[in-house]
Amino acid sequence: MDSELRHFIKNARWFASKGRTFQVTGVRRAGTLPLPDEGPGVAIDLVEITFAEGDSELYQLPLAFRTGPDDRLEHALIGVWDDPDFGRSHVYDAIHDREAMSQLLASFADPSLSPGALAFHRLPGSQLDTSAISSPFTGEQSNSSVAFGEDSLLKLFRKVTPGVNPDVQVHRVLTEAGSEHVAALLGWLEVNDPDSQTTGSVIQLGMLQQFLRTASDGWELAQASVRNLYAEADLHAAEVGGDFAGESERLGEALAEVHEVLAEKFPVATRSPDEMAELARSMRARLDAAIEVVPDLAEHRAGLSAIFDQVAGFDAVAVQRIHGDLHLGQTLRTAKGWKIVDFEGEPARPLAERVLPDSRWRDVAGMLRSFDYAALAVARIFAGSDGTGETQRDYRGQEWTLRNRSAFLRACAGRELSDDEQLLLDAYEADKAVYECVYEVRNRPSWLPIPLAGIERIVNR
Ligand SMILES: Nc1ncnc2c1ncn2[C@@H]1O[C@H](COP(=O)(O)OP(=O)(O)O)[C@@H](O)[C@H]1O
Ligand SMILES: O=P(O)(O)O[C@H]1O[C@H](CO)[C@@H](O[C@H]2O[C@H](CO)[C@@H](O)[C@H](O)[C@H]2O)[C@H](O)[C@H]1O
Repeated sequence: MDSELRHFIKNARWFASKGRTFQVTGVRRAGTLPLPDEGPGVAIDLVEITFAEGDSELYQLPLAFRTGPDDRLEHALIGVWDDPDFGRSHVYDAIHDREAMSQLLASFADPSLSPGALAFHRLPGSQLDTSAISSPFTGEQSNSSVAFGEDSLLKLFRKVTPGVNPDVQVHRVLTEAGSEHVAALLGWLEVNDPDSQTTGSVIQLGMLQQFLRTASDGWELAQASVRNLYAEADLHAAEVGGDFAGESERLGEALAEVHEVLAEKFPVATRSPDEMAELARSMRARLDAAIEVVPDLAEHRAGLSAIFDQVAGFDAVAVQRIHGDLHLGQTLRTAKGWKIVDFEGEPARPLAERVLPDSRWRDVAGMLRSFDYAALAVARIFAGSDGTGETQRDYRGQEWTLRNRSAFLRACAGRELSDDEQLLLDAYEADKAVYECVYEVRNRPSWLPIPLAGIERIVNR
């Protein structure tokens, strides 16, 4: 069983530590769902893996146990083994098994159906259609999301950590505050860590939220706008039909509103000069670690360090709960306006760090980087296809980026930035671009030139 689990985890899109050697060192059962009259047995297992270097990670595996093979689920088979609860079984990744997912939805609809270790919670006021058919999302995801019909979406966290999950926590607070800019939280699933001696050591496993079925992904919309611009030979970004600046402005307003609510509902603080010096140190440390992974960054070490050093002496910088990993792919445009998703913070950071108060400028910087990415990602496609007119496209791409960055920044700041604010924003942007270099090398090496070009621009500003 361990070798099947190891193979499955190693090849999963959501496996956070790709390329590292590990063994399965523990499997603990978080809980089972009540056995139905028909359909598979369902359990949630927590699999501990330990790396050659000695550190470990914990992954959630929702499993469906069937007495024989099911052809429709061939792509989701993890292995065949003897299970203590279900006997000899064909074991499948449950997110692909409609009957298994339907059992999970039924438990959300009526938490009293599952009196075992798995605790299903619902926020008041929502109805669930338990006959809704599940469809798993595909694509680049850190977790696994499954839509139920047209109404709800279940996100099961894959790499889990004891304690409150920031995505559940922030969605709950924003939903209860009536924010228009998130998909409403409907419920969540948690378990008392079966391995913990401490009662109350909870692990949050998933969240059920409103499914924004007709929404368009902000990253796709921005790229479509850039494609339109490139298709019009002689027009400026402001003149083409697909101009995005109005959307960027509305996105800035949405972020400002979300930040306001987060500042009301979570603790706020002010960073002292010593804490700012610590921030500058941590940015330099992240750069040094990144140079080990991305040697191309070394030539910008001095330029980037100079930017980080500037924030060391700042006084009284306001910090609060923020999104932590904001980019266009975390935004959805609905008929009623922009929604922001995925409040888990940067997946590579330890959980304890991700929930600490930070400056709003970190989120703003993330989005500014994303405008740069959109223009350069589309330019890559053109450059690969014909190689002509690259200079002109580069110029116009930068024009698009500047126009949308300014529209977004104006709207979310609501005023001109002071010189110090601009320096702080530059430092956060540089820090994000350093993070992106490592992210790209690990996940999409051919995209590395995008954050590297961003860094070149930031240090030469
Ligand atoms: N409530 C929702 N309704 C519709 N689509 C959503 C919703 N929340 C997220 N998505 C889509 O699912 C994708 C993955 O969601 P995200 O929360 O970023 O998951 P992950 O943590 O796995 O990266 C997003 O890019 C977005 O397009
Ligand atoms: O969405 P995640 O929480 O998994 O975020 C990670 O993956 C993102 C890519 O999917 C990555 O974002 C980078 O690429 C985006 C385009 O694909 C771009 O819009 C972002 O600006 C850029 O940072 C993100 O950094 C990473 O944490």
